[in-house]
Amino acid sequence: MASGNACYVIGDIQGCCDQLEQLLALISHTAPTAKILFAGDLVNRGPKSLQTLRLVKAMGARADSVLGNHDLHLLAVANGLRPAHKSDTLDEILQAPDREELLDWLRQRPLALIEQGHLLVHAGVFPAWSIEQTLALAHEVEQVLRGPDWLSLLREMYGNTPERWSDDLHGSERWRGIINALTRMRYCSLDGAMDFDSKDGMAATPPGLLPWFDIANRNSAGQPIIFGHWSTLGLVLRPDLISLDTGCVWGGKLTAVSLPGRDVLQVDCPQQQRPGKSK
Ligand SMILES: Nc1ncnc2c1ncn2[C@@H]1O[C@H](COP(=O)(O)OP(=O)(O)OP(=O)(O)OP(=O)(O)OC[C@H]2O[C@@H](n3cnc4c(N)ncnc43)[C@H](O)[C@@H]2O)[C@@H](O)[C@H]1O
Repeated sequence: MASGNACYVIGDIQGCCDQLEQLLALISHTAPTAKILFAGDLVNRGPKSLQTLRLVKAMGARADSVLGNHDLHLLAVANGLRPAHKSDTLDEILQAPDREELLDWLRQRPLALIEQGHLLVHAGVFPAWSIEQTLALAHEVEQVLRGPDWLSLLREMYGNTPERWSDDLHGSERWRGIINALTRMRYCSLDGAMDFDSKDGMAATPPGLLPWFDIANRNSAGQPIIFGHWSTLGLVLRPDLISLDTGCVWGGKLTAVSLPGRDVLQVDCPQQQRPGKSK
């Protein structure tokens, strides 16, 4: 039986609802009342995004998810602000009778949260940011997403600039910098500029770049951060870092890690997308 504050954090599902159900069944065996947190990218590229959204939303107060880049992309596509990509598998959601409830629920999700001393974000934390600043900046964007300017934010969030953080950024540049760090970043230049071209794992780190979490003097260093997004990085368990995207949609695994114990539960996933064919 789970203790009162048992929690499992689950990596990127991307519409692989059957594997999510299998993983939740495994969790129920050992911790039937555990809180469930998701590292974002609930939807897209996999076969059952609609069922995934319905399932996670129906978990109510027992569960929460941070927003991932694919979740934000769904909100933009659903509002006619962006065309769908060839590889998107969002149509079922867009045509669902309950789409507005589901999208509204998704739009209210946080971009960062703290659980048992761990910061949870979808992708990363700008090297210049402390944990406190990360939460405050995530909250700035969450407030916009929940307020009257949310469509402007979604319209203007696409693009790779600014590469570097400055506290002086304002307006859509500021929103984009925050969103890109929290939901898309993998590598940074040694002086802390985000790179969006490199998606391979650490064995193929390009010259002049480092994973964001290995940048020297990172202001959040030493405080545990959990993230997904980086499927080619795979499962990383370090005292200060838990990386949870184990490539479910690419034929890898769906992973859950418990807090505070860090027990790992995994489910094998059939391949839904072929690497390199993602646009
Ligand atoms: N502000 C913003 N600006 C721009 N876009 C925004 C945005 N906000 C939201 N978006 C949206 O974000 C979405 C994704 O953009 P993309 O640019 O298409 O996504 P990605 O980096 O491939 O990210 P993904 O999240 O799928 O990462 P993963 O590690 O699984 O996969 C990464 C790569 O690893 C490869 N890969 C996976 N498994 C592999 C394996 N086993 N072997 C080799 N390669 C593998 C795959 O081919 C894949 O390309 C788009 O819909 C875009 O519109």
